[in-house]
Amino acid sequence: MSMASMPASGLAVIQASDISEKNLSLSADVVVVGSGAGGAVTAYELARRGKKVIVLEAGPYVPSQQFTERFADSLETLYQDHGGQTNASGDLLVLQGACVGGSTVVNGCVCFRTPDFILKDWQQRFGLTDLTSDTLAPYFERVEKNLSIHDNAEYEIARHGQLIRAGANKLGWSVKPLRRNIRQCGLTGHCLSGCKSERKQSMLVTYLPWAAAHGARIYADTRVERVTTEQGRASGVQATVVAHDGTPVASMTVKASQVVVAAGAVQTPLLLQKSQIANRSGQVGKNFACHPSLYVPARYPEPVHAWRGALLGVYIDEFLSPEKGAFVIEDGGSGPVEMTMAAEPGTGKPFMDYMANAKYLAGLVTLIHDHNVGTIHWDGEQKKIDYQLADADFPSMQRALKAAARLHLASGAEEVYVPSSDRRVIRSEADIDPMVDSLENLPQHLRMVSYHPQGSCRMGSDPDTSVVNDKGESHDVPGLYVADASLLPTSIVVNPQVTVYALATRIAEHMAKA
Ligand SMILES: Cc1cc2nc3c(=O)[nH]c(=O)nc-3n(C[C@H](O)[C@H](O)[C@H](O)COP(=O)(O)OP(=O)(O)OC[C@H]3O[C@@H](n4cnc5c(N)ncnc54)[C@H](O)[C@@H]3O)c2cc1C
Repeated sequence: MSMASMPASGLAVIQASDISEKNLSLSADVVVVGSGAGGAVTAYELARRGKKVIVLEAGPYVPSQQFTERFADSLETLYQDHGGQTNASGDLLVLQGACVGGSTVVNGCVCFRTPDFILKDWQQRFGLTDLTSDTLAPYFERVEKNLSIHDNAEYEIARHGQLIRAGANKLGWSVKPLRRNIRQCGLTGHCLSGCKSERKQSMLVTYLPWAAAHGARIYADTRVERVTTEQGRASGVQATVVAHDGTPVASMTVKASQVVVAAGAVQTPLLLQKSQIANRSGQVGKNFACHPSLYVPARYPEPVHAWRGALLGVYIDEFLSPEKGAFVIEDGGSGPVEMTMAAEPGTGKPFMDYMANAKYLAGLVTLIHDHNVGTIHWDGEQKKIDYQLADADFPSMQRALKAAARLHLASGAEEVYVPSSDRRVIRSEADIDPMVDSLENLPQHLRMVSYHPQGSCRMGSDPDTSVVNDKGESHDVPGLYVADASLLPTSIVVNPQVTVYALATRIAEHMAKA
């Protein structure tokens, strides 16, 4: 094997093209599966404490210079299943990054601490009494500092955000600038295609290079197939290195007494199921939630140019608390491709009319506190995401949709497009209730996107009802840790990356002492 030499710029990553041997046998103190939010943070926090760390990432290494700022291309190169991952009934697109840096490379940069009411619920229902706003504060502070997380300055609030803020003020709804992990935002709006100028503080340009500087070795194109155990303890992983044309290049075995699975909330349970471990509770792959979100576009009388300026500017926290509905609305910039994915523009003339208005469109993103009703499992050799919006969550979806429509109208919109399979256009306050109340919770009726898969290996204090403890360690297999979004026992309403970073920081701290 020719080890990748330190490149002139970018990250030292060993890729399939660097490997000439058929069988690789490696060893480390810790092997980390996945290089996204959870994996990268764990890798750095352990490497800086002197641990020998190997990170294995199934996706490719795409240096920032190669990002195209064309969303359709980015879906192809940076996303899981080339952007085509859906639930079993095909009405929910489940977006995840699948590249070195994981979803953090393609995410929208929005940062929230875990809401206090969520942590209180976890304390009461899952025995996670050590996870309070106070005890987690040092971890939040650490990642906020490391990732330059700050309130959007005025120049980071694009035209669409300004319109929405004015509408919220008119309605008397609480509206705030979003917080983002970005330095000197270039206002290109291409966050979901990766940040070419490396201003987004994704794992690709922060924790991964920092981990590498502390000696961590990062392998791209390397899919972990199985976690291995010896005498009941985690002992390493087996993986396959796959070339970009899909040809297997090498088998890899890594021996390590600590294994961190951070492959994201879809792949982590699949890997544990394939390995047939850590499932005494029967909960691996269960309790999947995903913040099924709607992108609600509306047409304004003046040009908005929703693709100009920072992607996300402000949010409405009026309804965040459970008593008020537990949902949030964020103003979302959008390029032409996202606009076609969002609402039902029809085909032929209706499509042309809709897109001819593109510069007049602005969008809102709704996030709800969905119940953990999904299951991730293997169907033969195929993964299956069984997730239907629960009837119990449908009213929440309707409330969020109504609020988004009301907000658009208050902000001056002339037409609000309901993202449903039959074309519904709201033109006045009087249209809102009848149009939204007559929606039904049927498969294929709403166009939903999940940016936030969560909860498929939930943590808790009870080994009978949870997969790992509050330190991410498996109740069944010592030395096996989960450190990604699959830990979250419930959905958290707000965007989850900071929760994952903070939990991973805490898990690494405990691992270093174990
Ligand atoms: C388009 C988009 C926008 C988003 N916007 C925001 C936002 O604005 N704010 C926010 O807070 N959150 C946002 N998120 C969500 C956030 O990025 C995720 O919650 C977070 O990154 C989850 O971290 P993770 O470690 O669980 O998984 P990921 O970051 O997804 O990392 C998992 C990694 O594991 C790799 N992997 C999978 N299987 C294997 C295997 N078998 N072997 C080796 N590697 C494997 C994957 O390829 C992937 O790179 C967004 C997500 C997307 C997709």
